[in-house]
Amino acid sequence: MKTWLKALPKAELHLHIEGTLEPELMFELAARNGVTLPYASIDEVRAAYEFSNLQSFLDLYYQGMAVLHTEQDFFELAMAYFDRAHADGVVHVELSFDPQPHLLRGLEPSVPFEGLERAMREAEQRYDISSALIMSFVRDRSAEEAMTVLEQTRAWHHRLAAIGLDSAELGNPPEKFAAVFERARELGIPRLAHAGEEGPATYISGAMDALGVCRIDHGVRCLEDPALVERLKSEQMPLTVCPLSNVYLKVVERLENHPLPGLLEQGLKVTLNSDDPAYFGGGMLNNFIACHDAFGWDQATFRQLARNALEEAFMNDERRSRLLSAVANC
Ligand code: HPA
Ligand SMILES: [Zn+2]
Repeated sequence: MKTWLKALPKAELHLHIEGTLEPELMFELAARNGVTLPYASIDEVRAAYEFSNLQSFLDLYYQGMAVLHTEQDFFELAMAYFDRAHADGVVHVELSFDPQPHLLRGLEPSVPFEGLERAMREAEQRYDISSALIMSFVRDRSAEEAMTVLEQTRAWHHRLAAIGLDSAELGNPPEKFAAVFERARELGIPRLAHAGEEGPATYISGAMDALGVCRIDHGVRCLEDPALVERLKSEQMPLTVCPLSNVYLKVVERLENHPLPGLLEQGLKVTLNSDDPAYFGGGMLNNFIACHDAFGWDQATFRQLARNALEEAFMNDERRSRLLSAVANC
């Protein structure tokens, strides 16, 4: 089954590129850029990856990404991820990045954009991996700052597949960003948001109503509201679920208790993703294998999950139909 899961053409729709930073590269970039890390060794960094909730992870995540200073750093970060994604049998990636922490550190917007885009072109040539870029706003910072960043990055909007909304969910409901997302809608940019990871089911309906999202990142708490489940089902709203992330951040105690089987039984449009693979126990293949081990799903279920992701991906239709055929024949 593991060999088959690896061969299954997989599209990853929920991935934070800063969350792919492995401790080895973190140390290398820290040395190159003269950044002092509060760890003596790579093992010490790994030992610190013990999270009690989303915030305890975010503290390390923002600290880690501070080693990224140049276009070349972003290029190397993304290429290291693409190397691993290719080895996992990933054929398409929608990578999100958080511009705010980088801009606040004094980087120009061109630094992440150009570095990531060079890696995306290289991955296409080297591995035939297609990709799309998502710019995510940090929801525990102000909506005014998000609006400023949206305007400040106008020169790159044509290269964005979508904007997103991430970081600390509780206390930062989607409605806080209604004006920013309305502006993105006027500019013709598709919208996504994290909702219902730690936050309640009302944040999921809020993201749909106030932000006009075409996809919900996580969404696992929707089962708390049967009317919302009906709505998600009738609209076939995609949920980009991240099983190992939910275990590492204590959204669920163990994968065996995860609501995934229930989400599928309800007929919801679920996809599997890795979220922050350097922090949460590995990439796409590890997530697929863990679900196989926890739920005993058969090939037909995994084919359905792979098909869901391809159907919802920002991808040209010719490639989509070719990859859908490859899934059917896998
Ligand atoms: O899992 C996450 N949740 C919210 N924000 C994030 N930013 C990076 N990873 C995450
Ligand atoms: Zn996420």
